[in-house]
Amino acid sequence: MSMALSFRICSSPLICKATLSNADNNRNHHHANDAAFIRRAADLAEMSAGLTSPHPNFGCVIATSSGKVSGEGYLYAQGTKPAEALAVEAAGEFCRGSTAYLNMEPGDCHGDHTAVSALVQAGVERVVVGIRHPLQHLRGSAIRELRSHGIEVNVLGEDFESKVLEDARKSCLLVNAPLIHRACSRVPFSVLKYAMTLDGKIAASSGHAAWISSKLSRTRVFELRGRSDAVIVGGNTVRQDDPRLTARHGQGHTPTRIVMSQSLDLPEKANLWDASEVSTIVVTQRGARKSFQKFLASKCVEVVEFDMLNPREVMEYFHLRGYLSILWECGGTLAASAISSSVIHKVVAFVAPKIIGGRNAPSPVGELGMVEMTQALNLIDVCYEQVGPDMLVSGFLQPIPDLLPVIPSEDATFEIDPTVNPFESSIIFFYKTWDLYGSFSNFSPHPIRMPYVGENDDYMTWSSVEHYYQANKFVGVENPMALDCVEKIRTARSPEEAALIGRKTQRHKPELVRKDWEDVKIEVMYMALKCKFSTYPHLKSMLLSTAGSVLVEASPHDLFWGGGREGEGLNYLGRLLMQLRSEYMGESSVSAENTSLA
Ligand SMILES: NC(=O)C1=CN([C@@H]2O[C@H](COP(=O)(O)OP(=O)(O)OC[C@H]3O[C@@H](n4cnc5c(N)ncnc54)[C@H](OP(=O)(O)O)[C@@H]3O)[C@@H](O)[C@H]2O)C=CC1
Ligand SMILES: Nc1c(N[C@@H]2O[C@H](COP(=O)(O)O)[C@@H](O)[C@H]2O)[nH]c(=O)[nH]c1=O
Repeated sequence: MSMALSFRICSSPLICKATLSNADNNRNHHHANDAAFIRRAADLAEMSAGLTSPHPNFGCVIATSSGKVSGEGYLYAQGTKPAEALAVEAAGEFCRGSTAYLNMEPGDCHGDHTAVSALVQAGVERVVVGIRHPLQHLRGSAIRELRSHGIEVNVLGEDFESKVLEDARKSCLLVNAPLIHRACSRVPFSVLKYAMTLDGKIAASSGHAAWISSKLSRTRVFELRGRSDAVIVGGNTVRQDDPRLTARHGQGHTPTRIVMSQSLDLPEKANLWDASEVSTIVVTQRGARKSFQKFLASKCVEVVEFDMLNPREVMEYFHLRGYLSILWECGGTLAASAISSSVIHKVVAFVAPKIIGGRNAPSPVGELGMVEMTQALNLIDVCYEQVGPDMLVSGFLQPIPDLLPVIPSEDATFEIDPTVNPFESSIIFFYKTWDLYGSFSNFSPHPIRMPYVGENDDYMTWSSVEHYYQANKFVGVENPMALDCVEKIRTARSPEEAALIGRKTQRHKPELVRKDWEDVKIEVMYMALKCKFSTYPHLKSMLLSTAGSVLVEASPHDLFWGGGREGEGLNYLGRLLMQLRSEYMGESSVSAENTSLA
């Protein structure tokens, strides 16, 4: 069940301002202040949209008791300092007795408590939270911890309500809509974007479409791409437009490009096959044009086959791969199919003051099978904005789920069913870094200092276990290209990038892979894991806390390191972690024995 994000109107009857008591006036004043600061926290969080994925967007404002802002901060990118720590640093001594405003409850998925500790140690007196963390395993823990330190914590919509606060809470839901969707559904948050003429065409009847919207509007599209994990088009748009689908506004990240094509009847020469800067994934029907699949692979374009190629299956697949937000830039054929499959959540339409006409000129949404206007889909929370000469109309086809009633807090879950303990399980699955036990993933942002295997003196920092593991595939090979590859992996901006370089090079240039790789890879991984868990004591404690449980890396694709979709994988990563855990447990029992003997 989800609830439309319509504003809740205060149930009290109209009260003449003159009759408000002092207490009412005071409360209204506080609410207005709280609302303004929470909105500011949401605005700050918004500043890094697209950069923090897969982590949420966090903003924090510290205000003194007289209502002055003394410090602000936002999570700049995944793995950087939390917003709360930055705001506390900026506010300095003004933190004591202040109120901290957070658009969202901090999520402590790596067990290091940095955000909460920063607020506690700085002497913050009160914390106002826009929304609780949407992920069940993180929901409520930071709030509980803050309260346990005697800090007053108010959550909008739970502790107090008013129109102005509801408005502020809504801005917090909007800024992290993709993560909220992740918490509630099995598909990523999807935005359908198109540019159309005033007479409702997305191209001339010839198919020519460059350009309908103005340059300013197209720059806005680059920004939209920069906030998305992937941009998707249909085969026809590739054939017709030869798009690049890159974010070219000079900042932010560049999304993966996805092409949906049943026939794979696609041109050999296309901008999307240049995967040197951004990767492209083609999703297709199982068995389609094998020769073309080979050709794409030679261009480093990944091909994923589906038994049933339809938008829902494709979105469920990308959800599993960790994608949070998708921008659909397809034509009307695929757009209609996506809307019919209920995978589109928001529509962003640029309307240009131009008329092109043409009976056969395509329109933004193809056949939906509706026959009466009463069947039309109504957008909610519609916004209108002029962008240069164009009008930008956006709105939601499906409301952002309101987590208040949908996902009970952990406390509430216990109240409903005291026998339910979400943390009790004999199998612990981990996969994505933001999930519970996500720190067990090789992609977790925990740098390690390790030498190349076989060379003991040359220690260097690797941004993650994945960086180290992938680089080791090419270590010791006497070929300058192998050395170059190691360096590229070592300096890759993210574990995902490191994995991409490592896997692609292994596939396309097998001569660069060290001869003993298959024999040593488990040892390489074990050494890296040992280094990671020994470097970070809270990770070691987290690993020890899983004693008695089977650890499984829930990767649906990796059948060697992961457990596979239905347990068919060998789960070597889970096994190595369990081995490490028993090694640590052995150590602690030996040291306990020694202490008792002493
Ligand atoms: N102004 C704008 O904002 C935009 C304009 N355009 C214009 O639109 C025109 C292309 O529109 P259109 O033909 O609708 O192109 P689409 O981008 O919708 O591509 C349709 C193709 O998508 C593939 N597809 C795969 N699975 C499905 C599915 N389940 N349902 C539907 N399609 C699927 C098929 O490719 P295959 O045939 O390979 O199997 C199908 O032919 C061009 O003229 C282009 O310039 C396009 C995008 C945006
Ligand atoms: N024609 C049209 C759009 N078309 C979309 O943009 C894609 C081209 O992107 P790129 O190659 O990166 O510039 C194209 O394939 C289609 O998806 N978009 C707009 O904002 N306005 C326009 O007028």
